[in-house]
Amino acid sequence: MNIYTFRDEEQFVQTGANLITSLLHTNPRATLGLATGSTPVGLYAKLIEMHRQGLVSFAQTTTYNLDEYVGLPENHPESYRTFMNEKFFNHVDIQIERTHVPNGNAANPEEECLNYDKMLEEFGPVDLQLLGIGHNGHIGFNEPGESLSGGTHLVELQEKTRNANARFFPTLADVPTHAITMGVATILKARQILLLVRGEDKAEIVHRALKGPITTECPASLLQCHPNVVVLLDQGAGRLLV
Ligand SMILES: N[C@@H]1[C@@H](O)[C@H](O)[C@@H](COP(=O)(O)O)O[C@@H]1O
Repeated sequence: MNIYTFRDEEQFVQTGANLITSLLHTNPRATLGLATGSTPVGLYAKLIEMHRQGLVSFAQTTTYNLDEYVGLPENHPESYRTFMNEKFFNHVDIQIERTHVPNGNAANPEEECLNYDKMLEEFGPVDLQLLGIGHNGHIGFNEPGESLSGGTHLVELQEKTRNANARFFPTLADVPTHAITMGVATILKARQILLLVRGEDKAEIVHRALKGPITTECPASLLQCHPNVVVLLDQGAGRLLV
C-alpha cells in the first residue's frame, strides 16, 4: 500500500488526476470504477480541466459506479446518477451509454444487483477503482458488521451514514434508508485501487482502516489485503499516521 499525505490541496487532486490520466494514456479503453461523496469532487473537476486542455480523453473509457440510493428517481438531484452526470460525465467526451450506475429504482433490486455483477464479471475487473471512506469505515455502501457481502447487494444504511449524508437532503427523513452497492469482493477485484480521504474528521477511521486489524467491523481495512492500493490523504486525514 502506498500512502501519500499532502499539505497542498492542489497537489492532492493533481496526483489523483495524474494517476487516472496516465492509465488512460497507456490504455484509452481502461475501465474505471467511480465513487461519489464530496471527496472526489475536486478530482473530477481536475479531470474536466485536463480534458478541456486536451490532456486526456474519455471517449473509449467505460465506467462502473460503486453504488446508488434505492428509491430516488434517476433524475433526483441527489441520486448518484445525477451527481456523476453533473460533476463529471456531462463535461467530458465520455459516451454516456458506457457509464454505469446501479439502478436504484429497479422494480426488482435483487435482480438489478445480480445483473450489475454479471456485467462486471463479463467486462471487468475494473482497471482502477476510485474510493472514498465513510466515518464508520464503509467503502461504497458496505457498512460495518459481523459479515460483509461479496457481490453487489441491497443494503440498509446505518444511522451514522444517513446522518452524514443528511447535509445533501432537506431533512434527515428524506435520506434514503437503503442503497445498492458493489460488494467488497467486487471492489477488491479491481487491478488498482485509489483511495482518497480528506479532513481531520476522517483521521481516526483512516488510522483504523490502514493500520488497524483487518475486520468486517471496518470494511475499508480489507483494502490491506489488496496488492495495489494508492492512498492519497490531506494533512488532516493523515494526522494519526505518523
Ligand atoms: N457511498 C458514499 C461513499 O462512496 C463515500 O466514500 C462516502 C464518503 O463521503 P464523503 O467523501 O462525502 O465524506 O459517503 C457515501 O456514503
